[in-house]
Amino acid sequence: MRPTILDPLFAPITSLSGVGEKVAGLIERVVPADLGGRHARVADLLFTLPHSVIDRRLRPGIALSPEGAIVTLDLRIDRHQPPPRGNHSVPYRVFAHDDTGEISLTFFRAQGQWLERQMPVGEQMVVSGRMEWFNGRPNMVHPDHIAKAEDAASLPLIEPVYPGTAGLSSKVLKRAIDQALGRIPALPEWLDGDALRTHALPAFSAALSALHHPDEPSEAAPESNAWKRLAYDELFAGQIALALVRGSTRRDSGRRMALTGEIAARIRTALPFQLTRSQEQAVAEIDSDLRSDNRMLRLLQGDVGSGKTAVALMAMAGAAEAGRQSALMAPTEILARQHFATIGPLAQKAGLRTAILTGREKGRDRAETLAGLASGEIQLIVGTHALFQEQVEFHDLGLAIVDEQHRFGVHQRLAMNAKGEQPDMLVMTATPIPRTLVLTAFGDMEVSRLTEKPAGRQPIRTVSMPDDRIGELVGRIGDAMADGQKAYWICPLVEESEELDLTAAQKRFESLQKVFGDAVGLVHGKMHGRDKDEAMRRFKEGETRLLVATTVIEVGVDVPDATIIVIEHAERFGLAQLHQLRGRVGRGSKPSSCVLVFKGPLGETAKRRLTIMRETEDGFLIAEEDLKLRGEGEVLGTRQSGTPGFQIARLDVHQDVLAIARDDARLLLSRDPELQSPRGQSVRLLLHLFGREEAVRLLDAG
Ligand SMILES: Nc1ncnc2c1ncn2[C@@H]1O[C@H](COP(=O)(O)OP(=O)(O)OP(=O)(O)O)[C@@H](O)[C@H]1O
Repeated sequence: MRPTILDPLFAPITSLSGVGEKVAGLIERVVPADLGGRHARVADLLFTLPHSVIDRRLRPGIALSPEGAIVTLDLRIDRHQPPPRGNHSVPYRVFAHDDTGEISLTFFRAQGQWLERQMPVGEQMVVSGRMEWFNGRPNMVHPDHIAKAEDAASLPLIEPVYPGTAGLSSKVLKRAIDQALGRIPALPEWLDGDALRTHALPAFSAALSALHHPDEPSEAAPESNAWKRLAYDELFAGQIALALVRGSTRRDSGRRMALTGEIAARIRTALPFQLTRSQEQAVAEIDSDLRSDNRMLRLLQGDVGSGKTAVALMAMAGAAEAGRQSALMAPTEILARQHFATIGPLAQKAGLRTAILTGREKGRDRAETLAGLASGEIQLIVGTHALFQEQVEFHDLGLAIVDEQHRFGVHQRLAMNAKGEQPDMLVMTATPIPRTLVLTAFGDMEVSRLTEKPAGRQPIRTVSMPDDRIGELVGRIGDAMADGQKAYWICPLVEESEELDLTAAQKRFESLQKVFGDAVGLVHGKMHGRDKDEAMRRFKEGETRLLVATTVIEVGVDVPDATIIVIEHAERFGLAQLHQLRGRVGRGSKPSSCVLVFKGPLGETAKRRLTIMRETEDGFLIAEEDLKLRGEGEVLGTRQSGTPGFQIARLDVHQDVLAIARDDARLLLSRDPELQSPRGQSVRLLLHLFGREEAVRLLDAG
């Protein structure tokens, strides 16, 4: 149960004045939290931090204001000059002066009456905006702020700038944030007094006020003590949660499995390839976990195409030898089906009974599967989160494998836990997460890494080209198809709307169909499961040779003989995503290529991303570069992307904070494992605030 003191912060943002459903929808696009379908709450809004500030403190007077500078001026209004009636190309001008000279405030398509009320002639005003010298005359087009002299205090001299989205005015967002700040209740301190003093950290609510209303530009930066304080809170909550989850998973020791090696040997024979050295190593590490009394809690980390699935299958063989069931959970239905298509036949050859369970299995099939799981007849099941449903009961689940791809979260792991008696747990991730991130996202889980690609893989040739050369590109793809090759064509990602994504993909599909006819297929997220499967199957089996897709194919799709991937509007994708997408090719022994089609002009960050993609295929390197580039702050208009899984902490800046938070969490739990002390109780509040309710539930469950 959440303590009632937190209610004001957990109310939906629609409880704030000026925030109706429509505004709420817009705000939800910019809050950093993963809302997972729920409405944003007041706390989410508080954690939406400015990505930069505008410094309006420069007050040189009109005559000394430099071209292009943001200045604040104290003006007396002299006269209004409306445009000739009906002529909208001429602006509305308001003339004003100070001791140093005269300035024109210029408004296009302005409401004259409104301006007259805003700036009555003779009134003393404060105005702030960008100075322009136009034909040698001082001018300010659409000042950002206009206030009467007596209201000058309302004009923010250090103005925070928030991530924006079309349709959401910064005024509306700021008003909502200010109300949210007013709702912070008096909360007890949860951080250790020593830590606060040593690092000069402000209190939680003071930190939020400072970040949203900085007195100095540096106060709103990630390096500031205020930001550090919140990063500390978030990381500390994360570390406590991880430790508790781990404790509960480890509480009873695991159950030892007696492996015979028999089924594993049969799988090896059935596999069409030899395992690589690092696959062998991972299999050995997992085997030794399965054999031991301790419960396995292992992360299998491998770059795109490194062959994690085969390792998972070997682990499942081990569980079967010990007479236990195993389950592999995939994040999407496409992936579950694909895993089943590769793993199923191999497992069956080795004599295992297998099944699949997703939202789509219904009626008799589903009933049979459920019965087979409950009786223990089915030894190996592949599925989606449908595996968590209440009706799903295992006879004896010994091994749960979660293919997490790049979604972080302990929720799935906890849910799988509940399905068995201390099942061993393997989490697979395709994202080459840097070491620091492994620590934060996964705590002290054991890690196995696939460090090499299967033998015979050839490097992927990556090129970039501007979109005015698409015609030429289509010709080249045609040649390649005639030559028997298969290609993906990934369509632009449009941030704001899935609908737009779709139209773009559909349009491209139609235009390519005109050239290549039935050889072109289409797959996108809005398609029905069956149609998606069918599109994937036709491409896999070569009935289509060119597959137009939205990013639904980003994770895990495996069509080893596809050799070309075209990514349209590559400038809109992040590095990690580009790397994942590119990983769809180069999965067989044939040479592959990746064509990054961009629409210029490119910003600095986008340019750098494309260069990195051309220069390296090393996922670890790309992940590190990604963190660095993200650290440099994204452009206005996109969601401010911090470290994945975190709202506030940024590991490029807050590494040291992480280390301290980690030690602090350990120390606290060693003294107060149930969080019962006064400080422990405060820490419970913190866990709620940062979305770690599952940890509190564990405590309550004892
Ligand atoms: N040792 C090996 N030798 C040759 N091919 C292999 C080997 N291991 C796996 N493969 C093949 O490599 C391809 C990629 O394997 P898999 O799908 O397991 O990759 P992955 O690690 O899950 O990558 P992603 O995260 O991109 O899905 C598959 O077609 C698989 O059959």
